[in-house]
Amino acid sequence: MSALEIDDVAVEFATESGPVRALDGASLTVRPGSSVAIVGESGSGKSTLASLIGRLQPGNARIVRGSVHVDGRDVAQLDTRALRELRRTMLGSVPQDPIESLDPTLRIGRQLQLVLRLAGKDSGVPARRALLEGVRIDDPDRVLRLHPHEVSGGMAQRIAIAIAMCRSPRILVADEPTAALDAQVREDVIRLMFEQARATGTTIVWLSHDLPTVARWCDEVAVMYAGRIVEHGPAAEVLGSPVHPYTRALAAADPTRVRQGERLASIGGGPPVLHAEADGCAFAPRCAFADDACSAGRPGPSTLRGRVHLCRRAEALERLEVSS
Ligand SMILES: Nc1ncnc2c1ncn2[C@@H]1O[C@H](COP(=O)(O)OP(=O)(O)OP(=O)(O)O)[C@@H](O)[C@H]1O
Repeated sequence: MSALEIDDVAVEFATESGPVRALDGASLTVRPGSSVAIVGESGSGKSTLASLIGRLQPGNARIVRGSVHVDGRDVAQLDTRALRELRRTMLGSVPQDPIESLDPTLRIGRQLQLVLRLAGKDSGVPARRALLEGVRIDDPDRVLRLHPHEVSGGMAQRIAIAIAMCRSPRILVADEPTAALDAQVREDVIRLMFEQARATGTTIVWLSHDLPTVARWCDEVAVMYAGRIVEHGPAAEVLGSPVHPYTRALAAADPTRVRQGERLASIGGGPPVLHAEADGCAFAPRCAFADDACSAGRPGPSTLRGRVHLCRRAEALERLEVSS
């Protein structure tokens, strides 16, 4: 059974200027214990997709069609109690800004006590200390006494990982958790997150703009554009040798213009904001390889070189490359 199965989901946000279609038929399957990064320019729908995993989408979102299954359970069908149980026992999250996510009025030790108690675990001082040692904090007794504003960004991220992993969640959703950290601290935090997840068999869903790090750490990458996953497959292969023209453009921007940890530069123009289902390939207006048919019909999923993609011209492009 898949850890996560997102099937043809369309989501619209109600706004004053009409509906914004953040997801336009997004599909993604994630194997238990694997790690998948979701990448794509700002506004491509990554956060909206991730929010569906715990049915945490904003109040103005409407699921137009499709389904989301976590560990075989249809999230839309869960009653309030079952949903709370799913969030408490199955899901963990590492936020973008961990300091903001901690209670500023409580010492770290007290917050860990509450988290351990909520998880039904021993919440005494040795258990709190062990939680911090587990994320390689060398002086846990000092850190337990600090308030959130007294810890560094890297330290706060380690604490956030400790909190998220304390219940050994089946799925850890990490929303660009290391963007604000410097290179060495970022690498340490990522290593820690992956080591902890490996030890507990936790599936990682990681929203990122950092392609080199994704290629190094993740099993798979799902590339989003205009609310759809346009290419999904093994991370190093997809980013090293892309099939979809959008992934090609992202990856081409990568070594020269995108340094590790930096946000992706957009590629000539910007991604569209959809208000209804896209008629054809949403990338066609920016695509150097598109022909008239690309804008006319919605591309369906195809498989090429071990990945699923949404480009009707992908095979022709490969043939062109071989013959040139
Ligand atoms: N609550 C909301 N109300 C209205 N529109 C929204 C809301 N949340 C997101 N959107 C719109 O939905 C689209 C997808 O946004 P989303 O935040 O999912 O993209 P993203 O890829 O996560 O972007 P980023 O990398 O900047 O976080 C965008 O056009 C965004 O403006």
